[in-house]
Amino acid sequence: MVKVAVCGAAGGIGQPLSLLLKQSDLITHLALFDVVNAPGVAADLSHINTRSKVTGHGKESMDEALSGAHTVIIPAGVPRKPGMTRDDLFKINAGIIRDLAEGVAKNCPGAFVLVISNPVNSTVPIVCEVLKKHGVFNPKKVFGISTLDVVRSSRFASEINPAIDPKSTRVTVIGGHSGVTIVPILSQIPGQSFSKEQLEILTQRIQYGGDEVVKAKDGAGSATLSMAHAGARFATAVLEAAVTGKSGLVESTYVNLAADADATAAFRARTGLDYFAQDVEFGHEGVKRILPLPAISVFEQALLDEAIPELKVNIAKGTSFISDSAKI
Ligand SMILES: NC(=O)C1=CN([C@@H]2O[C@H](COP(=O)(O)OP(=O)(O)OC[C@H]3O[C@@H](n4cnc5c(N)ncnc54)[C@H](O)[C@@H]3O)[C@@H](O)[C@H]2O)C=CC1
Ligand SMILES: O=C([O-])CC(=O)C(=O)O
Repeated sequence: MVKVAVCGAAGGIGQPLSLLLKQSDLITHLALFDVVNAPGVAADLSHINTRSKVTGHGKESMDEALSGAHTVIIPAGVPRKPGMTRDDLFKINAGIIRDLAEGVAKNCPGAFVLVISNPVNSTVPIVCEVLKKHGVFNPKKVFGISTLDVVRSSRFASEINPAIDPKSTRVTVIGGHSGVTIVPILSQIPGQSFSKEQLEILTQRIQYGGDEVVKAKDGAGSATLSMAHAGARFATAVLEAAVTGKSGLVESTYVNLAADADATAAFRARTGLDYFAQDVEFGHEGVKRILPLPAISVFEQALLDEAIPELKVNIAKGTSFISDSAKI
C-alpha cells in the first residue's frame, strides 16, 4: 500500500501534478487535499484507467488525507505576482506549511515529505523544525523540490548549444531555490564549451527562470505545468528507490545536511549551512547519500560565495518561525 497525499491538490501545480501521479503504477492510493475543490478534482482523476484509488479531502479532512501516507507532496500556498520575490510569500505560506507539517507529525510521522511551496529555502526548515518538535524528524525523508532549476538548466543550455540533449542531460544545481541561491554547475555538462558571456547569460536565466513565467502570466501566478513535470519527476525517483529498491537514482534537492552524517562535516566546512541543495542518491529510507560537491569553476565558486549569506538568512527565518513561536 503506497498512499501519496498531495496538499494543495486543486491548485495550479496540484492538478497537473496529481494527473501525472495518477499515471504511476508505484502509487496505490492518491489522496488529494485542498481547502477548496479537492472532491471535484479527485472525482475527475478517479475515472482514469490506472490502478490507484483517488480520494478527495476538503478543509475539515486534512487528518483523513494524511493518515497513513507513505509520501506527502506539498504545493499548497500562494504563488508570486509580478514584482514579488519568493521571500515575499513567507508571510502567508509559512503558517500553511507549519500546519501541514503538524498534520504530518500527527497522521503519518514516518512519511517522506516533498516540499514545493515557496520560499523553499525557508519552508523546508519549517517542516523540519515542526517534525523535530514532535520527536519524529528524520532528515533523510524531507526534501525541498528544486528540480525545476535542473529541468530549466538542461533546457536553456540546449537552446544555446543544440548538441546538448535536454532530456538526457542532468545538470547539478546546488545552493537553494531562489535567485542568487540557485547555482547551476554548467561546467560539468559533458562536452559543453560555453563562452564566458554565454555562461553569464545562461546562469542568470536559470536563476531568474521563475520570474520569466511570473512576468508572462502577468498576475495569474507562476510556473505550474513545468513545475508539475519537475515535481512528478522528483517524486517518481524518490518512490522508485523507496518502493522498488531501484538504485543509482540521483537528483539535486534541498535537504537538511544531517541526512548524511558522512557528508555533513565536509558541507558544513565548505558552506557553514545546515540546509543545502546538492545531488542526492535515493534509497529505501530516502537520502542514501549526499554526493560530494562536484569540481566547480572559479565563476561557480563566486556564485556559491554569493548564495551562502542569503541562504543563511532564509534558513534562519524558517527555523526561527517555529522555535520563536515555541518560546511564546
Ligand atoms: N519549488 C518550486 O520550484 C516551485 C514552487 N512553486 C510554489 O508552489 C506554490 C503553489 O503554487 P500554485 O499551485 O501555482 O498556486 P495556486 O494558488 O494555484 O494553488 C495553491 C493551492 O493551495 C491551496 N491551499 C492554500 N492553503 C492551503 C492549506 N492550508 N491546505 C491545503 N491547501 C491549501 C489553495 O486552495 C490552492 O488550490 C507557491 O508557493 C509557489 O510559489 C511554484 C513553482 C515552482
Ligand atoms: O518563480 C516562482 O515564484 C515559482 C518558482 O519557484 C519557479 O518557477 O521556480
